[in-house]
Amino acid sequence: MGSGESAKQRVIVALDVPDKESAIALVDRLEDVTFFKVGLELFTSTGPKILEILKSKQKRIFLDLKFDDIPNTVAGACRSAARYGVDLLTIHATCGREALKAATEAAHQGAGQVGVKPPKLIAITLLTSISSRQLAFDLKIPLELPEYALEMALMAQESGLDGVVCSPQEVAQLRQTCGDNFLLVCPGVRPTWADIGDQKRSLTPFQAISAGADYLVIGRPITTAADPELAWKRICEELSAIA
Ligand SMILES: O=C(O)c1cc(=O)[nH]c(=O)n1[C@@H]1O[C@H](COP(=O)(O)O)[C@@H](O)[C@H]1O
Repeated sequence: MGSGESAKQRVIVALDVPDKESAIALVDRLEDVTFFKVGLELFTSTGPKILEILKSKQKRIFLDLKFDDIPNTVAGACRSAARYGVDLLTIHATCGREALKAATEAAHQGAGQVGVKPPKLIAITLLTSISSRQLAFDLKIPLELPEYALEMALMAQESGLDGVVCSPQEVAQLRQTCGDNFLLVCPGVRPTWADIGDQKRSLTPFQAISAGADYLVIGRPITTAADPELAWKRICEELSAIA
């Protein structure tokens, strides 16, 4: 996965929409997109039905449910989610080492039980909507933000996860420390022409891939654009200089 693929295969479009019909309309409009993310909003609305629909259209799936619970519970959730045969699955690094290990084992078990490929399990290091100031003052974490993100990534790597979700601003440091075989997935990506919204640690698509991201997750700059296909094409053009 990742760097061997063409630029446009490395952009995952976040389907943050309220229902199945809106999701299908976007998927059908964005016919060149190969990889979609189903997150909390859409999955809570549709359940696994949307995953079957995406599979029937030969799309790759990032199931972003951001599990965050005690080891037994996240393991159970990962075992169940892995049976869907998705490509990527998320858990929060803040679950801790024991939970991350249990989740990894359970994801393999779940996939094995139904004979599908296990998902790449990736941990959220620190949400891209959190600033250094919020980390210090709201979350009371007494570390510099890049150091905190790195610690979360190292814990995920030591626990056997396949990679992490990180902001583009930390991806170069994580790539250097975690090596080429650790999957680095970056949301919080903004082309210069798009609104930043609630994202706090952003870079452009070109900058994020150049810094070492395997995949970019991009939602609103495409999905809420007046012309989503055009927005997608502009992002692909920006990236075409790289791959
Ligand atoms: O796990 C994620 O995908 C994720 C982690 C994170 O730290 N920040 C983040 O924005 N995301 C997701 O990435 C997508 C970003 O969407 P836009 O901000 O609309 O491009 C959303 O679906 C978020 O849920």
